[in-house]
Amino acid sequence: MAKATTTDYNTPVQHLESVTTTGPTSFIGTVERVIFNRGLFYIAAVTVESAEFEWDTNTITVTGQLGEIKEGDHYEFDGRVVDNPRYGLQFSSTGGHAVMPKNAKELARLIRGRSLGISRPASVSRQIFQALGETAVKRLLDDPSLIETVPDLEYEIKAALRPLFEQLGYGSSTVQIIQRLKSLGFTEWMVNVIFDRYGAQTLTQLDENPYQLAVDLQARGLSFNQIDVMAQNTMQMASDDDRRLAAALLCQTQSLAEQQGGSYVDQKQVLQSCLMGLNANGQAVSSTKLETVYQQLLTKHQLYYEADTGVYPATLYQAEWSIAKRLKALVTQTMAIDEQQVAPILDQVATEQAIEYDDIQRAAMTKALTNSVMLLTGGPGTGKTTILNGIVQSYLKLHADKGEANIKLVAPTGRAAKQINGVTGIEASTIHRLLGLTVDTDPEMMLETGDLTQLNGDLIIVDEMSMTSTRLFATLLAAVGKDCQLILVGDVDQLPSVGPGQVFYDLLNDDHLPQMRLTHIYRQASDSSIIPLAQRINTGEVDEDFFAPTPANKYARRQFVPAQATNVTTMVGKILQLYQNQHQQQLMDMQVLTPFHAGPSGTIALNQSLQALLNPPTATKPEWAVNEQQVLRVGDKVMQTVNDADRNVFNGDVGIIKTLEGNSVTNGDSKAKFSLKMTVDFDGQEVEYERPSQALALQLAYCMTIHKSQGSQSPVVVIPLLAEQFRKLGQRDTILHRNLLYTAVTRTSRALVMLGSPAAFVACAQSPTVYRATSLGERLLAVWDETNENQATPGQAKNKLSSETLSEPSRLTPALVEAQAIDPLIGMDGIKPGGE
Ligand SMILES: Nc1ncnc2c1ncn2[C@@H]1O[C@H](COP(=O)(O)OP(=O)(O)OP(=O)(O)O)[C@@H](O)[C@H]1O
Repeated sequence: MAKATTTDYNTPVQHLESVTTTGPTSFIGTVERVIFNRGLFYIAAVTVESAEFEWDTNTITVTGQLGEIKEGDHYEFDGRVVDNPRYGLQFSSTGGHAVMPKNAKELARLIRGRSLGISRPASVSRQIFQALGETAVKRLLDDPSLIETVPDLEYEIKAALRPLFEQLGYGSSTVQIIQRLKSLGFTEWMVNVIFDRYGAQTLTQLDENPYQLAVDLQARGLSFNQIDVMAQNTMQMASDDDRRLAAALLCQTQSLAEQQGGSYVDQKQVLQSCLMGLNANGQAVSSTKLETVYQQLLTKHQLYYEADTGVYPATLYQAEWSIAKRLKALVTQTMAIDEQQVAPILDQVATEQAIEYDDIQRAAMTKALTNSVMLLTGGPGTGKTTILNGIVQSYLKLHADKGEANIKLVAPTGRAAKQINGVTGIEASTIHRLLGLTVDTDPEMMLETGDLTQLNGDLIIVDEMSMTSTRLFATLLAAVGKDCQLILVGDVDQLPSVGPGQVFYDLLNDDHLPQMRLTHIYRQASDSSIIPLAQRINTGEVDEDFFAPTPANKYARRQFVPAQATNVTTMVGKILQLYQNQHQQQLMDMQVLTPFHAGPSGTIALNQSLQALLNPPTATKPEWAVNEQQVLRVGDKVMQTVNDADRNVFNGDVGIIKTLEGNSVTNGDSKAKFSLKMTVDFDGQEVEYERPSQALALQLAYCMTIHKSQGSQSPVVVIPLLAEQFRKLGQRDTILHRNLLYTAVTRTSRALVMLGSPAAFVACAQSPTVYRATSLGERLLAVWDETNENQATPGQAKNKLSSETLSEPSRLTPALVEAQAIDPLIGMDGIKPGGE
């Protein structure tokens, strides 16, 4: 073997021509250095000792899901030599296992390599083999406590060796787990998820009840059907096995609750849909058998049923109860600060902030500072953020001894957290981050294991509270100590959380919880017509005239342009181009919002057409074909779709691709390989993407769904809504309700263009918000009733924003817009690009 030393593992090595890629093969070597590790995946430099293929250097870079490997240990790796376009020839491993010492000499080498502080490894190894025989190592791996039986070994040596054998045994079992899961058809990613959940117990769990994997890991993307196919075909489980039926019921209840957004679902629907699914391939599970298993689940409290509501997944049932109980515990604590102390502080803060708070705003701030729990809601521009800041500044003065560290500002999204940080100057984070939940951490697991970061004596302010789901709020409250103060801020008329629940709405309906609704609108400049529009949408008091085509100057900040499915994409494009060319609006300041991903005005179609129009390909502009549907190129507006706290970029953050380098290579196995480096500018913060897998978190963002836009604003918002979306989908079961439109129109901070069919806008605004099937209101009532204090029923009617008559609209035709004869650029007078 020729010597060619290289320690820079990032620089490709020049190999002899005869060294090429191989088919399945293996080699034995010692791990010299772990270059990268995440979960079970490793990249390691390994010294080659004996190989079944020709290799010409001392070391080889091994990549793959290897279980746990240790520098200095001896392994046999299976896999193949591949030509990585960036790093050259490497060993892509399908698995590896530690080569265990077969004699005293090899054991001594292992002990020496581990730096255990054992001064005589050779004689210790000999003693072990003498005492335990030829199979000493195997026996010790099976039962590390056998080390205690080796005579004449000092206590310290035994204490150092026992964990070594425990860890070696664990390492080899990890390899077995990976191999077994792969043989059952799980992808590498699923192997990681499963191992992450069960660790060393994976195979035991799999053999005891494979269906439990679907129950536990449904939220992380493992479906009942995936497990069912494997269990029925590979593990030959009977189709009417109780474990199969139980998992089907648990998974189906959970997924119906997720789809419908409530905390309970209809019992009949659960049972019928389960039966259909269980018998989909000709199986013959009887309804009687299914009902028996269902009863067992109720008895074991894995599901709950209430006659006047329905079936609850246990997590949601328990989460609602736990929210009610913990809030009661918080509310009943006595506060050290009273109104007399607060009044002069508010005056001081008002002077410092140069603002005259109105009576309701002052009352809201006083309530927040003198109560342990306080809920603050209000429509756009009513001063929620201003009051939130006023509360923070007043709290700092009232509690000068505690300081900023005592205030925890949080929001359900990273983007919303950044915004409150900007206003208050105090660090803000996502709720997940505050609690120490990582992206992949299951909040329920954290509740079970008690791993949550505990909060004591803190002031916790949650902004954008309407986006917080039942489970996340229950998790937050589980971490909040009884001596904490909690302030929840949001606009209750916006869309509820993506996950099940409508926590903020339910809490505001409980009169026991101190709360305030801000109604006076401050942002309503004399020329603004967006807030009155939002108010009218909120009450449903709109008709077609209200959305009829309007001339440029009718309303200062909003405009309606008719469009149909056939021309909607062209029209949206032209409107953005007008804003871009005539008012120098940047891509970042214009946002198209739509209800759906699919269809002629869905995000997919619009993003493709807007990219072609606003950032077309050129010979010199680098681009990356992510897949057949999506190309990313320099200059594109993109959105991050996963949270990455380490790099301070969060799901929903929007930016512009600044640089993109890399090359596309087609390898022998005909799969395109790609090396990639990309920089995205997120509002002045540049984030690097160094691998295709990282960049897969990016999506085009010229257009996004209204749901995704929650918690952010843009100077120019364009909303297409077509009549076809109603005819096809039917009004009742869709998401096209007034809170969707209300959320969309309130995303603009300057100008709004609605386009499509007036009838569609009217239908949406007139479709009352469908409240979710939750029981949090009843749970709160029950916990208050328990002490017979102030019995109360949850209020049914929400406070309504006062409405305002809107003036008659008149005409703006597509032809005029297309001919650029009329400027639809409302709200741009005297405005420089980039903001207010
Ligand atoms: N008492 C007040 N006097 C004068 N201006 C005020 C007052 N309260 C709020 N404002 C102003 O009104 C505008 C809107 O306030 P703010 O941004 O706090 O409202 P918001 O409810 O958070 O709105 P949104 O939900 O749309 O973000 C801001 O420019 C703010 O400075």
